[in-house]
Amino acid sequence: MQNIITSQGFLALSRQQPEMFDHSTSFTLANNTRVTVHAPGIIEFVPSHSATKAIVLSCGVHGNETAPIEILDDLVQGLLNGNLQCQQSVLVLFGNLPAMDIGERFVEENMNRLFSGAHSQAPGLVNDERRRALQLEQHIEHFYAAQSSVETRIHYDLHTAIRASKNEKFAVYPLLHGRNHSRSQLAFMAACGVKTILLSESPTTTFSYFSSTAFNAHAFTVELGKVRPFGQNDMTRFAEAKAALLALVCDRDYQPPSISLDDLLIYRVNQVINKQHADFQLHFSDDTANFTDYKAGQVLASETQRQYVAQQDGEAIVFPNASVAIGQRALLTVVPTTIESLDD
Ligand SMILES: O=C(O)CCC(=O)N[C@@H](CCC(=O)O)C(=O)O
Ligand SMILES: [Zn+2]
Repeated sequence: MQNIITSQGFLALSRQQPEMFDHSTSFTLANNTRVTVHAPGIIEFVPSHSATKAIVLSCGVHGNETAPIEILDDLVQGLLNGNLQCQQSVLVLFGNLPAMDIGERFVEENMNRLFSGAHSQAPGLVNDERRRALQLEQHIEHFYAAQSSVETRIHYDLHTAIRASKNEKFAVYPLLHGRNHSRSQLAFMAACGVKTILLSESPTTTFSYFSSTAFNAHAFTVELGKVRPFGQNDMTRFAEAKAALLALVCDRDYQPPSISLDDLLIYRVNQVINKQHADFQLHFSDDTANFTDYKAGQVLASETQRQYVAQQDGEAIVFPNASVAIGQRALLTVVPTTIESLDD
């Protein structure tokens, strides 16, 4: 099994012959790393010595966000063939394999709205994305439980955005419910080239919010660039992020260069605008970039009997998408802010 996976590629086999991984299988590499393939697209690496970090790296929760998939595919292959050696425990999750195959965000349902139990909220409604969200949750739970002696739990859920962004790389910091924001995590984001941070102020059903809330993990949704088909990413734009992730996994004690908060652009989410009617429309063009800002009173979107306006000067748009399902988030607005409380 080890030889086939190493030669043919874990992600390629997961997509082409998922039945090969219907049952969990483990093996030990020449460098003593223990590898467990839990399921298609779900693989774990545990070093022989005790790790200080339990790191979950996920990608492809949206099947057409290919650059993070290519980054983690390379990382997994490097760990499997021994070119890289992990010093920390790592669980790598390739989220939505069928959506990757059709080059779409999802097949039936947006998986990144199905966590924290949302996968089971509509009784009777079962589909591949709901089953997979539950499976991903369960594997994270088992991984963190098995790595109970580590000091730090981490989950970076890697994405790319549908639109271009004025600030190309940015991360969503889920609501922490009173826990402090972490300076060392922000420094790690900066090392990845992610210097724009959005502070979410409400509970959500995203993957990063799940790990943050259920396991007190340092968790982020990380937007590394713009959606492009497999093979069409300019990987030089991801070099910093890839190098920082590799150092995090392969160094015994990776410390990102320290930062001043002045190096970062911090926004807080001001409005979460959910689509209520089929006629929801945005009042700016399809090529308007994320972080384009507006003056107070400017209409950003409208639908039956309702207009959504910028509430303050400088309010900027993020993730606009009029095609989402009714009830789902169609637009975020963000405003500049500062971080008051940092814990390290
Ligand atoms: O560009 C877009 O419109 C969407 C990019 C994307 O998938 N973003 C995530 C953000 C999740 C979060 O808010 O933490 C998503 O919409 O699921
Ligand atoms: Zn995404």
